[in-house]
Amino acid sequence: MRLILASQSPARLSVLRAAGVEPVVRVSGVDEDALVASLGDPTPEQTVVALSEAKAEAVEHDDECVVVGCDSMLLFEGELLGKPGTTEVARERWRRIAGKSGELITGHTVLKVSGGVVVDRASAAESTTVRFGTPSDEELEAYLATGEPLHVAGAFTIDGLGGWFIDGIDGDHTSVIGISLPLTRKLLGRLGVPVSTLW
Ligand SMILES: Nc1nc2c(ncn2[C@H]2C[C@H](O)[C@@H](COP(=O)(O)OP(=O)(O)OP(=O)(O)O)O2)c(=O)[nH]1
Repeated sequence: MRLILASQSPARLSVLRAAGVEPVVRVSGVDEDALVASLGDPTPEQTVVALSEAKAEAVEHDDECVVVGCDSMLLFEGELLGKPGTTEVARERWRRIAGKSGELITGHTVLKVSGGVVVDRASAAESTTVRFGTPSDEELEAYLATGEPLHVAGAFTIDGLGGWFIDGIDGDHTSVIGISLPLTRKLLGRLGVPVSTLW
């Protein structure tokens, strides 16, 4: 069964490849800010699930395939945080999170396509507690200078340079990276697609 990954994320691609899947990558280009603004007053989980649904729906589907869309954000002190985008925002973000914990929430949507139409779908969010370390000012500036924290949800990675500053997690690490393998397996199972048909 062909899997279409509706994401430009190199992290999601690498998680799937390490798990034996060579997805077809199609970038959705969804305007995430506009979609979130249209949602009214959603919960954090509803927000990331809605974004994952929009991404999966937006990409071109093959006649017979499954499509996976994801969206990750950091829930910290009641605020849902995405990618910082700038060094200043990433620095401020780290000044807030250092030494504390947050929830990295990833929304997942899987579509089953047959005969060129979506015949079934399943969505869910996965939440993982992330315990942040306390980088020194010198370490933080050096990390910011790499650019990595600017382009990832929550301004950190657990499998990259950010790993030095993550004291631990409680939950699924693949979900933090960007796509939960166990949750995706369960969603595919609901659609009657064993993961073993993907590799
Ligand atoms: N390698 C790595 N990447 C992470 C980690 N935490 C978050 N990220 C990345 C995964 C996603 O690429 C990004 C979250 O942003 P989004 O969910 O909006 O996805 P993105 O805009 O990258 O691509 P997409 O919207 O799916 O086309 O942050 C981590 O611990 N490790």
